[in-house]
Amino acid sequence: MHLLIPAAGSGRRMGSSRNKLLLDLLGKPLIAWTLLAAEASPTIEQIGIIGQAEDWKAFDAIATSLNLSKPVEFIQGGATRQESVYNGLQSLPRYTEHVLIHDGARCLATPDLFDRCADVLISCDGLIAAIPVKDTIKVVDAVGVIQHTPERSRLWAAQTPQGFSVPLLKKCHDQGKQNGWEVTDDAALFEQCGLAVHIVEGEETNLKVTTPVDLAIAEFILRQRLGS
Ligand SMILES: Nc1ccn([C@@H]2O[C@H](COP(=O)(O)OP(=O)(O)OP(=O)(O)O)[C@@H](O)[C@H]2O)c(=O)n1
Ligand SMILES: C[C@](O)(CO)[C@H](O)COP(=O)(O)O
Repeated sequence: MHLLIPAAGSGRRMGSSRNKLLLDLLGKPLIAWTLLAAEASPTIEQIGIIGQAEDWKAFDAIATSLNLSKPVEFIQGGATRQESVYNGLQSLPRYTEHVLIHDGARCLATPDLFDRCADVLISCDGLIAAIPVKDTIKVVDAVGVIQHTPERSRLWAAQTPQGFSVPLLKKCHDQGKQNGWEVTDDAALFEQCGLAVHIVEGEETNLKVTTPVDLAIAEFILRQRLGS
């Protein structure tokens, strides 16, 4: 199974002056933890890191220092996550059937989650890891007044990995480009094209490191995991 790792962001919400995936998390750059999980997942065979050219040298040094046994390729990132994944899809070998896409910023995903997603992808065209929402969610209008409260039992928080049939996802990305759709994940393109996306139970600890608080929580989770 091919794994594409979008890693070309800027870390604006982290308030970081450089790509947040290069920030230190318990003695390693954040993206190193993502790569170690991919390395430990028996179903992942090839890894594509989608990054900005200015970060390639640093990513290459990290991948080398981890002694990864799996081939790693670097792919030029785009201005948005959507563009970065588009570029990643173009880089896949011609007849690749399925792909898993996993945010570099979700550095606590376990190898087991990759494997469970890869297993389910054998029998469907689209899936995402997701967890049931714990909060009560409000839909609010432009002036801050609540419009309605969706039924929580039907709400799931999207995570990655997200997995797809490559030919279908490429078509959805093309359609998204043509129609100017702007989305924050690949499942949204699949949905807008009327294709089914299945849920795979994700992990509460599989947070996306977005803000400084997330970084502190990630460190806490990792310490617990490593017993340090
Ligand atoms: N042009 C972009 C933007 C984001 N990403 C990647 O998509 C994932 C999720 O994005 P996010 O957490 O929003 O990362 P940033 O864009 O770095 O953060 P921010 O939005 O706060 O700037 C990250 O692994 C990020 O590197 C990407 O590959 N290409
Ligand atoms: C793909 C994603 O991680 C699912 O939660 C998310 O949509 C990425 O986009 P964001 O804008 O960085 O939240």
